[in-house]
Amino acid sequence: MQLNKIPATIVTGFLGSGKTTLLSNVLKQANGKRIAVIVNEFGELDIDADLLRSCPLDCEEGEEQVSQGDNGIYELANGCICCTVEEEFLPVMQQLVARRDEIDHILIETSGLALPKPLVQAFNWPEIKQHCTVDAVITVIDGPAVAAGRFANNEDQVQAQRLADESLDHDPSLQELLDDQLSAADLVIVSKNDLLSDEERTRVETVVSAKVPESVKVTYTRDGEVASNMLMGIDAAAEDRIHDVHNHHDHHHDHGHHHEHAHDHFDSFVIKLGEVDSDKLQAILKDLLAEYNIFRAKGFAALPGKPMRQVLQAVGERLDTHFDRLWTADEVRGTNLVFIGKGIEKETIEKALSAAVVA
Ligand SMILES: Nc1nc2c(ncn2[C@@H]2O[C@H](COP(=O)(O)OP(=O)(O)OP(=O)(O)O)[C@@H](O)[C@H]2O)c(=O)[nH]1
Repeated sequence: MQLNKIPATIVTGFLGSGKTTLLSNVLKQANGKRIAVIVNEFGELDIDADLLRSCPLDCEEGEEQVSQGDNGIYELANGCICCTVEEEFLPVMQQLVARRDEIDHILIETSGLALPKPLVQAFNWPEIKQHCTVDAVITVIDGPAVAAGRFANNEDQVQAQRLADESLDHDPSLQELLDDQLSAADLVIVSKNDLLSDEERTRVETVVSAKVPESVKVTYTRDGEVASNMLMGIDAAAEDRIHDVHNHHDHHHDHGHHHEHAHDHFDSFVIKLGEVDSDKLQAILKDLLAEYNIFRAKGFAALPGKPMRQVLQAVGERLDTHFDRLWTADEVRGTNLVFIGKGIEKETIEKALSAAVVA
């Protein structure tokens, strides 16, 4: 029976850790493998699905897999996947199962605040179990963020964090989230290897090895570059062991009352602006990232006279920008940014950013 099951890879990891980057690389290497993608985002904009669809500038001619995935990309936009398993995830899985002959593999990107366990458990529901298996849970962790102690669980790291980033207080809910995402891992990917010094890499190794069994492979990547056969075909059947995985958040589920999730503690909103001055916008954004507890900001900017749209990606205090594609004729040129953080207010952020709008 196992032979005919569709393998599904669950990619989990905190906000901005590099899940979308990883997926986009896997899709580029699809090589005829028919991959259906399920994307779940925290925040009201479907930025990830959009990025996965658009072919990057350096994309070679004939590299059609990503755009082919167009019809293969399913967005679960109505809340965090671990809470909406039944309403959102199950119906999509049923659609995929019905198209089973057209699908070789399913990739699931969970929201950065999602717990993987409830999702893996869903694969034990008879309707899903019959047709699908969890090939592996892949946990992506942000190398520099972990090295800086952002998910600290001991004094040393709290100290390291203070040195590295004064604006972020030690946050136990982030540590629990990292623990829970790592405890379900069949493979750990440490992203942003290019930004890690040897010393930081050692620090990350210490944190990870304390949280995952030795049998779990840990690999370091840059820009999501990893051979897709390392990610797919692991055949872990994670759903068979998920009951033994213990999580910080289990308590709340098992007792049936008050479901407390990481995302209950976060603020998220979307800012919509017209065309903006790129330099001004970036300068203001950097100030905001330094001043407020913003974990993640991302979206697209429309710049006057520029036929291409600009992608803005902020993780912690780091801001990356690039142009990804032309604005299409049927799109309204505008700037849309989603913010996720703690104790942040839409009005404040909006007011600050509006100074970058070009009249
Ligand atoms: N320098 C560097 N940047 C990276 C690497 N991987 C990802 N990034 C950048 O980190 C930012 C976040 O990457 P994403 O792939 O969007 O992260 P994500 O996990 O999908 O984020 P969420 O959607 O918030 O959950 C982007 O600006 C990426 O370009 C890496 O290996 N090195």
